[in-house]
Amino acid sequence: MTQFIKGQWVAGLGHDVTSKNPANNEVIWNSKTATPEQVNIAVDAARDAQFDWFMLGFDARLAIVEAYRTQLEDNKAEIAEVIAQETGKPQWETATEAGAMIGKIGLSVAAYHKRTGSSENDTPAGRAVLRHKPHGVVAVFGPYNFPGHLPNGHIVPALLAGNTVIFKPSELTPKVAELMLKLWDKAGLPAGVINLVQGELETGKALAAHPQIDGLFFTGSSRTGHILHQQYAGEPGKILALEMGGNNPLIVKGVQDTKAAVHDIIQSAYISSGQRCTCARRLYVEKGAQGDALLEMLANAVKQIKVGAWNVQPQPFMGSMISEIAAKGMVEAQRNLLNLGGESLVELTHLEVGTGLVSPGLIDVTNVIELPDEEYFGPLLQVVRYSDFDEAIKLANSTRYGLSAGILADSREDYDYFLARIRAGIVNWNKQITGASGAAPFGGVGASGNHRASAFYAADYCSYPVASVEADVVSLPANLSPGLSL
Ligand SMILES: NC(=O)C1=CN([C@@H]2O[C@H](COP(=O)(O)OP(=O)(O)OC[C@H]3O[C@@H](n4cnc5c(N)ncnc54)[C@H](O)[C@@H]3O)[C@@H](O)[C@H]2O)C=CC1
Ligand SMILES: O=C(O)CCC(=O)N[C@@H](CCC(=O)O)C(=O)O
Repeated sequence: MTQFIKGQWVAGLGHDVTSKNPANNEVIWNSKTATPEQVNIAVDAARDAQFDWFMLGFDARLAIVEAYRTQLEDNKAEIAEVIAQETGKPQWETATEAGAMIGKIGLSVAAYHKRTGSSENDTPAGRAVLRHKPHGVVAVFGPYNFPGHLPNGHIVPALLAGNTVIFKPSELTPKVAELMLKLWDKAGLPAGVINLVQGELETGKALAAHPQIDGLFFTGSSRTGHILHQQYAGEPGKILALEMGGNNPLIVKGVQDTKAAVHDIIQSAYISSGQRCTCARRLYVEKGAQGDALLEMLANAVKQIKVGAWNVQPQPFMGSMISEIAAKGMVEAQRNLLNLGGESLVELTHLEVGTGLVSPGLIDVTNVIELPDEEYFGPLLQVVRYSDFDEAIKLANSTRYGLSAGILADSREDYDYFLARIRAGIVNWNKQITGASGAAPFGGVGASGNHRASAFYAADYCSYPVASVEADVVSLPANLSPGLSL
């Protein structure tokens, strides 16, 4: 029983699917997908439940969301373990993901009030009241890299605002989604308020195309996000929030502490085995002796990064990638860059057949004439040597994406110059470019998003404003408009 529809666990009626631990290929979950007919039932259930959920009022909804937080706290170790098993991420990292899921509740409550609260003002024309209302029934699509935290970042604010939800997780992480729904169920959410449909493309397409959906909140690849954007063309009444990938640049300029710079580069490029949308993909290093020294130290440090299964001790820095297919994709990406004229500084290798384990790679692509503007979603950092700062910024901006960007530079002036010119939704100075705060908006420009930033601003796309002018009784104005007599 792996679909959660109308408050009941039911079996999928589609085809068989499995989820495997990518570090050893062991099957950890199997089931059948939800059919389009089951998606219809889930959407109907969400529709039936929506008005009553909204009418419960914020405080009653909050009480249930807080009960969910208690469930998350009580089951934190299990959540971290299941995420680790299913994604291959090391336990230290999945513990932080479970922690972020818990932290999301308080942040979403604060954001609800700050971004979408209500207000009243007396004006000569009457009492001006601002309120926010939920869109209605929304679909949430999640990615595999943060299978708990990122869908949670749509679901919690959506429910707080009074929407009901149909959640379609990544087909690579169904077990995490199932656990999340069990916790919502235990928290006492009324039937139909959240529904889970598991499956692949067929399930996703049926949900995204459903005419009874009022909105779709998506975190995933730019390719899928673009398909959804086209699908929603001509549907201005539906809210579409797209959080997509990036091809993120990091510039190094005039840094005294080379070791600290190397640390920030590694945390930016290789955390989560490079499977974060915010990861640095392109590193710009000044030509000359200082740049040479930095690259030498970086290459040595990259070679020493510990890679291993999620549960080995001592814990590795990098776990497995999500699948063997993803690992082979990174080997292929590296081969393409080498064919285009790249020079390997540290080779990325597939460590074990049948698994997603790869070693981190570093490649100098300075001599590649046309660097593909692709998001290689794994631990492969491309290095470009530059001669002057303007050139570095121009190259950094040579992307259709615009998610995150950073500069490591001891000069505030350099940072200000960079900040004014770089085009990205997250711009950091002397800090890694991964690990964004949920207390800030999170989203990118260009092919990285559609200007519906998530995290603290998720509240914005979960409701619409209703402006009212109100008076307690009908009354004549002091002065009638010219030409009127009553
Ligand atoms: N900007 C952001 O906040 C973040 C973006 N990402 C991006 O996500 C990607 C990795 O996640 P993936 O799971 O591979 O993304 P994906 O795009 O393959 O899948 C995301 C979701 O969309 C569904 N889906 C795929 N094709 C569909 C279609 N045609 N119609 C309807 N649903 C469809 C999938 O089943 C899954 O639930 C990377 O590109 C990464 O940069 C990941 C995390 C955060
Ligand atoms: O949504 C939030 O609370 C903040 C966004 C966030 O956690 N971002 C992470 C993960 C992004 C990704 O999936 O790649 C980050 O910035 O590293």
